Amino acid sequence: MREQTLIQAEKEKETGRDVMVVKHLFKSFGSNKVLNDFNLTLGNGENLVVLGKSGSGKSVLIKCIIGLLTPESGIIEVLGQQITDLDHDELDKVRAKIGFLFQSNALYDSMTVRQNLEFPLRRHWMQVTQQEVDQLVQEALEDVGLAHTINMMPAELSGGMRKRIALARTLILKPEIILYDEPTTGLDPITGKEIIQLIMTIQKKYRSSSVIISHDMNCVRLAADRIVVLIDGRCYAQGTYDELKRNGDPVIHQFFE
Ligand SMILES: Nc1ncnc2c1ncn2[C@@H]1O[C@H](COP(=O)(O)OP(=O)(O)OP(=O)(O)O)[C@@H](O)[C@H]1O
Repeated sequence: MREQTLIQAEKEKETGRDVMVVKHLFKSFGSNKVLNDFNLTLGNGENLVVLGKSGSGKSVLIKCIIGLLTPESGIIEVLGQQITDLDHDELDKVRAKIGFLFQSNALYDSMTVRQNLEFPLRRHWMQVTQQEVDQLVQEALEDVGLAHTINMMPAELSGGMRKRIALARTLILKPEIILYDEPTTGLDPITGKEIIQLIMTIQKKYRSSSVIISHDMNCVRLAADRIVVLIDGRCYAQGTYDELKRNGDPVIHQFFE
């Protein structure tokens, strides 16, 4: 099962095709049209930042991508599968290939670091042995430089360390796509920069693709291969950091002030 996933990932890396395509996405709550013909593509190995003001619909977009919200219409294709067509079990399989780093980290406070990391493995990889679990936990913790915290509780860790543990838990299933929800929110600028650098290093190691939602321009500058600007529910503009920074449109410019 895991081998099949890895083979499929390798093939997609070779062909260089988009790993995610969002087309004509509409999602509203009553009269509030949050996503209004939104389009996006994520290339293989690409770091795509979705930039938008607070309340612009970034979290709604992510929730539609992982199937937590159902759009009114539109296409969301992830790793070649149209996710709105999938039943519960099929969706669960696709979700196992998508890592999600929550803004709040979503660590279980009553579990040790080790138990937090074991949790997704036991849920998604039923056949995994204890020896494999131990190895994977060790590797994920080493990836984020926190192997020594394995028996600690989340409450004993700093904000930056909790973010790293949450990242390790996201990585442990070797996701092909990682969605980051405001990864630097709540961190001081130095720790935020360290987290972004860590994300970039890990991204290279696992050759995953990522969507990062953020309005922290330091994070955007460091992480983005390409930026999509979400305004009024649509992709208002896209380009590299430098291209958008040079853009004369005052609506775009306000993000760079
Ligand atoms: N479950 C819901 N029911 C009703 N309205 C919702 C729901 N979820 C989101 N919204 C509305 O959708 C809009 C976009 O919200 P969203 O959380 O996606 O914004 P955001 O861009 O992620 O903001 P922030 O940067 O502050 O996290 C808001 O107007 C919000 O009130």
